[in-house]
Amino acid sequence: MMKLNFSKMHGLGNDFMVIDGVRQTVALSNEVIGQLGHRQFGIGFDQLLLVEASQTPGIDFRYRIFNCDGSEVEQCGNGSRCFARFVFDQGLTDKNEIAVETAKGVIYPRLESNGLVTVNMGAPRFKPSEIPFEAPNEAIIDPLIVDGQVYDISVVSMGNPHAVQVVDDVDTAPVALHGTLIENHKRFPQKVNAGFMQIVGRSEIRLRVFERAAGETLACGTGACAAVVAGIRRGLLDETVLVHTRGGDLTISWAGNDAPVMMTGPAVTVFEGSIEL
Ligand SMILES: N[C@@H](CCC[C@H](N)C(=O)O)C(=O)O
Repeated sequence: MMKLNFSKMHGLGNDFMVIDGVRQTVALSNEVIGQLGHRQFGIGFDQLLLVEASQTPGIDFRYRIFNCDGSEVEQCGNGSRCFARFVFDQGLTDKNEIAVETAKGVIYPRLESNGLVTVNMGAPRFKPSEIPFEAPNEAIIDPLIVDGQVYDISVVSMGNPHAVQVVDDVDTAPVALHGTLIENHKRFPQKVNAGFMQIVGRSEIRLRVFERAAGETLACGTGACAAVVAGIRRGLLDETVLVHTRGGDLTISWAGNDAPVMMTGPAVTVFEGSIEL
């Protein structure tokens, strides 16, 4: 038997089991993570976040992310704010700003004096091979056939893949039906997170995201970054945008091209616990 200490955290209702893999030996199979993620038979979470030591000079930690079905993924925006709050509150670092290695590059979270966390999420990527997405060329808008109809999507990688579309009203958008069809669309060989964005004004959107392997969550940080980047590239949004999700608000900024996407929002600890496995 192994006793594992963890924290339950959330960023705008996107919830996480966060585990210190620096001071504890953690050996969890994808199957066990899937069992822990179950809402009725397990602890229940959208993603499990694992904090590990980094072997790279100048980098403070390694950040690994697993969806609730146990699959490991490349990036999680709301999780990155919780990660920074966790390592500071648990005494794993005394730094307000840290460098964190992920499967797809380094991100830089910073604890703000007002309690929010700002993360430099790195530059977005658009090449079809970087999503990955089956398309002959990079484009700002790609037509995608879903349920027999053509929808205009923008594909963006924030480390993980996103397909964003503009809708008139997020409240009536077919998020569950089209979300699962887009997630599993054959043009996305590693599946995709499907974003539904309503433009409120040039600096304000409403957003719902049907997440790969997790279904619709109350908020998706990388989804918010991808939506704002897509909106800016389509000429619909200015550089800094307030993003309303069902779980609350994020502020996202992007200066274009190779500039990093900056995300600011809350990170909350709900409780600490331990489990025998
Ligand atoms: N909730 C996340 C994204 C988590 C990973 C995603 N489901 C994927 O499979 O890529 C966020 O806040 O970014």
